Amino acid sequence: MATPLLKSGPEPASQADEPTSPVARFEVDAPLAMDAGVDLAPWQIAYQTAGTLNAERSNAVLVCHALTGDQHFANTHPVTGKDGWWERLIGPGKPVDTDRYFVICANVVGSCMGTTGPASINPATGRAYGLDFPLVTIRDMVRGQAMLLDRLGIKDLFLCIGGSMGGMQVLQWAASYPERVFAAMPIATGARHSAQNIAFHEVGRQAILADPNWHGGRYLDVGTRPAKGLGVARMGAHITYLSEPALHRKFGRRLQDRDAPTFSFDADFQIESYLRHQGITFVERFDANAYLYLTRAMDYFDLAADHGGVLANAFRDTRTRFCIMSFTSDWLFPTADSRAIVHALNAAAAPVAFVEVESDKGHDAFLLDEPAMISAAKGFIAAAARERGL
Ligand SMILES: CC(=O)SCCNC(=O)CCNC(=O)[C@H](O)C(C)(C)COP(=O)(O)OP(=O)(O)OC[C@H]1O[C@@H](n2cnc3c(N)ncnc32)[C@H](O)[C@@H]1OP(=O)(O)O
Ligand SMILES: N[C@@H](CCO)C(=O)O
Repeated sequence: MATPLLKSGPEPASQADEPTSPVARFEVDAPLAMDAGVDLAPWQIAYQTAGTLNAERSNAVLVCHALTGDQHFANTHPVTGKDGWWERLIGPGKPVDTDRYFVICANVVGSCMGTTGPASINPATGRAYGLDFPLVTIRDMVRGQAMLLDRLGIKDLFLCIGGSMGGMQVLQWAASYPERVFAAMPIATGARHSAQNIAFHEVGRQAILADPNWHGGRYLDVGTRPAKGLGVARMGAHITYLSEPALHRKFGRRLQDRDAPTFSFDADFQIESYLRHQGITFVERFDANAYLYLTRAMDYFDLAADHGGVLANAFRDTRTRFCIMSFTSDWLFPTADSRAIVHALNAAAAPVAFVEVESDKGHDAFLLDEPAMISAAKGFIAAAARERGL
């Protein structure tokens, strides 16, 4: 028997006739104690749910989104009009089956889709926080999600799942709240951000900081936006989400709408036109300061460093069963990063499966149609559900 769920914010009339409920948000009563030493208050968290919580409250799934993702995992995005970003994996009859599980996804703290972040109003000044917002960590994001689950009356999760920065949150969940995670599936991620990844983030941030419209982070006060800087940051980052074979397959050296080069700096090549498009469309949906903060949160993530330099120590108390997944062409979070997590889990005597998916799609393969990812996720989740008696 399903029980209705207590929610604040705009509520669906009935979850039964809504495959995915509208976004809800709640103003959290308690401050968010952040690693930067700041108690963030007031603050709010925006989230989306799908499915129904069972009477035992044992079928909750937390989906953790990636760097520029949000809570719109299974519904049309309000800004882009695109399908939910994980509809391939989540929905009725899908591996994360919304006919069986109650699925929650919350916009992370520091982002810009309804949860408090640098574009939110600072009550102390009446203006957007800008750079007065405290630095955010992956652990802060997870702490905020735990407060949301407390509010929803969910003591423990059946499954915690996410890719990239979402995978970092999954690992942090297992480390911070071992008793609250039954099964975990971190995908295309690492237990720490590599020097190369920090380097790419730094280039993107410098593009934003160098944009005269950034105004020291106060662009909202003066009614401008550092669109050029943010667009360039996304163009550079987007290359890291793909792979050389995928770029060759999709674009090769083909020219864009012309038969010969123009001998100018116009977008002669399809790949240039494509990247410009990715930069422009990103700016329409994302806040530049939020991009600075969230890339920094990923840079600071180092689970071993938080546990005496030994990654296995992060999982010593775990009762969670894990499925770690990587993609062969992911050069941002290569398989070696996943293997290091598997080895740490082995050392911590944790049950762990390891799946390396053959794919030429690069890091963002986890967002795309990868049948081997879908079937492995389906199998792992079904086995965990059996163990859980779901
Ligand atoms: C996990 C989360 O939380 S979600 C994360 C946030 N979301 C994202 O990062 C999604 C954005 N990323 C993408 O779209 C990535 O490109 C991918 C890799 C995931 C998508 O891959 P694909 O589905 O293969 O799409 P593809 O990379 O070909 O891009 C398609 C877009 O490029 C455009 N495009 C393709 N070729 C060209 C070209 N030559 N010139 C200009 N534009 C082009 C298409 O028109 C399409 O535009 P639209 O997205 O505005 O409709
Ligand atoms: N492309 C995804 C994953 C990046 O890690 C995003 O922008 O969030």
